[in-house]
Amino acid sequence: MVSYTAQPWPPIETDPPAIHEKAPTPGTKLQPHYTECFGCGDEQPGGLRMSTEVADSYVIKSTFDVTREHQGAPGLAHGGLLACAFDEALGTAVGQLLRKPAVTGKLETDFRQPVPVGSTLYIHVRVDGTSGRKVYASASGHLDAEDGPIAVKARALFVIVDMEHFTAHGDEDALEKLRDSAKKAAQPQRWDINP
Ligand SMILES: CCCCC/C=C\C/C=C\C/C=C\C/C=C\CCCC(=O)SCCNC(=O)CCNC(=O)[C@H](O)C(C)(C)COP(=O)(O)OP(=O)(O)OC[C@H]1O[C@@H](n2cnc3c(N)ncnc32)[C@H](O)[C@@H]1OP(=O)(O)O
Repeated sequence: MVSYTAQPWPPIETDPPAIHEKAPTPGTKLQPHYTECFGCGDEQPGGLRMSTEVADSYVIKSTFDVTREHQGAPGLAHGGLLACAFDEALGTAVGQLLRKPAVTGKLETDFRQPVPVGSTLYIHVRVDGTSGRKVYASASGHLDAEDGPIAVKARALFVIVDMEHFTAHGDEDALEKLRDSAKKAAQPQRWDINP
């Protein structure tokens, strides 16, 4: 029998995640964290356009509608795009619940069933624990229903960074555009840099 999860998870001793006092509460439907994000942005042509809400017990639930644009084989989702969808869902959970900027350090996926074009993946994420700047989170992707069969599982390490990570490595024009739109926006919290 294949062992999918040979390593214990989290792989080291961790503290329970400290949910931020301003974290969105259960029932909240989240806005894209960045409108040009490939995962959740509504201004990114060809993006995954995932949507996310906070469920009970701080489980974060994202949905991903699989279309022909996401194919790897005829009528089947590309594994790399599925990994992207999980990166987005996991990162959103970490960022929204801890309200600290974090980047993916490691992302591990188990593809257990093919994911057909036309299906919806219901991705449930938990932030499992933290150790210093390291944050461990895991997710399961259910096919076509909240309680559908698990097609994909993922586990990830995120590393908390300071804002300089984005300003030092990002594109200055894109950052300027973001600052401008944040100033004009009715809901400036769409990219909150004051966790
Ligand atoms: C900004 C908003 C703030 C407010 C928040 C509020 C709302 C936000 C809402 C939503 C959230 C937003 C977005 C979420 C959506 C999508 C998420 C997508 C995320 C991504 O898609 S993001 C792109 C891909 N990502 C990268 O582009 C990272 C490139 N990379 C680096 O930038 C560095 O590599 C870095 C920073 C990772 C570490 O560098 P560093 O110098 O800062 O720190 P260092 O190396 O010391 O690592 C520290 C400790 O992590 C351990 N560690 C590190 N990496 C490891 C690995 N791979 N395996 C095992 N352990 C590892 C070390 O072993 C050490 O452990 P120890 O402390 O025990 O020694």
